[in-house]
Amino acid sequence: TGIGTKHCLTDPPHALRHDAQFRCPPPIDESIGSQPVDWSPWTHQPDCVNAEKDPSLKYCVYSNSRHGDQGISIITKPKTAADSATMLDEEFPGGHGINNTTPSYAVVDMPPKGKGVVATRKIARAEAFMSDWATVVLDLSFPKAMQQQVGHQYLHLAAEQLSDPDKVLGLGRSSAKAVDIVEDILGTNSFSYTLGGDSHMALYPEVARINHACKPNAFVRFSATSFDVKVVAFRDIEVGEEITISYIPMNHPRERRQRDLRRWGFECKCSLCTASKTDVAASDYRREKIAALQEDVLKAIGELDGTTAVRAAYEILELVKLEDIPTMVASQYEVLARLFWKAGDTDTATKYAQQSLDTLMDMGYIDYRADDLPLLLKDFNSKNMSCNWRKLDIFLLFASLAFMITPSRGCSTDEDCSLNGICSQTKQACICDAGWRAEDCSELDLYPATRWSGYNHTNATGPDFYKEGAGNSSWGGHIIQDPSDKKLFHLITSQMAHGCGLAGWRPFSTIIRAESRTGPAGPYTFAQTLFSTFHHNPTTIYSPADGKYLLYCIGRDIVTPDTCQSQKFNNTISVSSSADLRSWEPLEAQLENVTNPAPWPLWSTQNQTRAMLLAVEKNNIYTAEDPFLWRDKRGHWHFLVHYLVDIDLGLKGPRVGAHAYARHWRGPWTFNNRTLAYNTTVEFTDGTSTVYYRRERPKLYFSDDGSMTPVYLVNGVQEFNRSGSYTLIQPIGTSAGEYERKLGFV
Ligand SMILES: C[S@@+](CC[C@H](N)C(=O)[O-])C[C@H]1O[C@@H](n2cnc3c(N)ncnc32)[C@H](O)[C@@H]1O
Repeated sequence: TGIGTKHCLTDPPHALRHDAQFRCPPPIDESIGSQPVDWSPWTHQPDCVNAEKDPSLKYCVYSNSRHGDQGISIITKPKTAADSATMLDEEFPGGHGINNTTPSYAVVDMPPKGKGVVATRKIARAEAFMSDWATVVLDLSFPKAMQQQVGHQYLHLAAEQLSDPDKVLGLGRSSAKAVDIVEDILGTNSFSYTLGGDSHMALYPEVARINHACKPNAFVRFSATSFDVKVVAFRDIEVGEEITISYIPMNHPRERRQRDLRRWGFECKCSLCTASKTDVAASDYRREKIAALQEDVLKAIGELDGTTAVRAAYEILELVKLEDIPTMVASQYEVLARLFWKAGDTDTATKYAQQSLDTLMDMGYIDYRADDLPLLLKDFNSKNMSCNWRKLDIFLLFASLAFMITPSRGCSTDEDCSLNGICSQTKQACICDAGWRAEDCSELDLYPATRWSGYNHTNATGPDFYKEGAGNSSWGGHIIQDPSDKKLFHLITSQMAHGCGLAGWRPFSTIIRAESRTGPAGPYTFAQTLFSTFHHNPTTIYSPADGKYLLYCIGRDIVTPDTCQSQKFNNTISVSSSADLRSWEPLEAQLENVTNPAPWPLWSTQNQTRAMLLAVEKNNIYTAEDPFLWRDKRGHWHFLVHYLVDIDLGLKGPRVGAHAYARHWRGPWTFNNRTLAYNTTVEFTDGTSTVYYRRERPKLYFSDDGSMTPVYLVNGVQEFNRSGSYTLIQPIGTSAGEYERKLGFV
């Protein structure tokens, strides 16, 4: 049984037209017969009413009180009822396969959500543990077509004709303003449902007790050929755990989800909606990105640009995996399969089609059927998505024209992946390390920053200020975790004294220490001046050989002028050390007439040397300044720099962040001027973004798990038409949220 043998809802697929014995029943209405045999398969005479505004439109109540556990009543048009009549004799394709020997769940009180469902035994991933039947089905055009009172009368008749009306009438309600109880119950508990091609709503009384979560542990598996559903576990569910499903599409950002859920009269407090600000922002960012990329795929298909479509589709696949939306993983494999099919690469298409099926089977979304793969591939050739394959809602309607996929630039060595990833020989594409993205892994995977995090004291005014308007300007800095208090973070940064702003950096810059107890991204507050005017450009690094922190900077002690002004003198790089970040040894001069020190220890477990590698800015070899140097987990070397192409072009920004890399610090170095590491646009978690006038002094904060994953990017930034500047900290990838969660900053 199943879709392969009977199908009245739409035209039968070509392959099935030989099924000549099968006929759909003719429409029946209130004018036909007076005995149950005349109304078969319905047990009650249809009660019909013409639509208020369009007398040619007729709706009837169709009931079969023997269907399922409590009967079914459908309010719909006679043609739709005729089409769906065969669904009454059908069972869930493949059967329910529900293990009823030990009950798997119970309905319990669950304040403040009303009732809810909990697991009473362990439920395995992909297990179907509940089955239910549609009990009231309502054509969505009915309420609009009817006078309210008449509409309510038919809703009550539908409920009364069930074998157990109380099972429906006792369900939860959510609207304080509801005029009618049945209408409120349907509004609170129904799923949207397509019957005969028209939008309906369907009520499943048992499933209706399951509450919502945005990252649910179960889903409802519908059948296209019967009124049954089953509820299947997305993952293992433990005894006592609440069983949840999602009432809304699972790929929307939080605000949209909250808005959609208000229809059910509650504010969602599930774990995804109440996660830390950074996690919510990261999740929203991925979801918005998925939506934007879906648009890109559609646009690229419209423009017959297969390369862009495939690239965007791959990116979506990575994002839905990261965001853990299993249904979308399956549909994304199918999207890729369809794209490759259109491009004539049937081998790759078949591989992805199989992966899509495997993912669906793995989740319990479909049962195994040997003819699935050929049916799905056949569906790829059809102009419209046909109904002969058991699919999810795929968001794409594919253009029927063939289009070409041009080979991507690909990679042949890890250098092609900027040494920030590896070149996969099978895929001939880069697999980027966490924190990096783009075809050549040279772009930081930046996530939205939080406004007023980092160190932003540009709104400060002090009695000692010579000038108002620039606040306590600062200019980039280093994040350091306190050695004895893991939840305390220090930022060692340059701060301009007396409110003199960035323009007065020389001679007003001081080196200060600020503290954050709210995580590495801050916000930081001033704690201590480490070196007074004039000291600038601190880079602070832990030296394992010394067992101390080393602070490299430029500057000299001067008498602070008493008006804001700019002064010029040669720079000297000096170094100081500290065990606790609070008390520092006097600075010792290292190098004359150079600036921007970038140290990194050459120490490793095999070679426990005290030697430091010190990069400086001297000749602008790469049209760049502000180097930040590091060695990665593979022992390769990298720089992040302020790319001066903007200044060369007589502009500030937007192309400000560049990356250079080498296998050995002696070189040869490759300066990547193709893909930017970052630019001057910063997205914020409040949904706004800022295009900065200047964004310089890059520094990275890395994970402490040995993987050298970049977790935060620190920059000195200045907005357009402002004399103040501040230190911006932007999270990178999912690692920032994970790092904060591990430390208990939720
Ligand atoms: C389909 S019913 C779920 C079962 C319902 N709790 C009951 O008592 O019958 C939907 C209603 O449950 C409540 N609900 C479901 N999920 C919830 C959640 N995540 N947070 C708060 N209330 C929720 C809301 O009142 C919503 O209108």
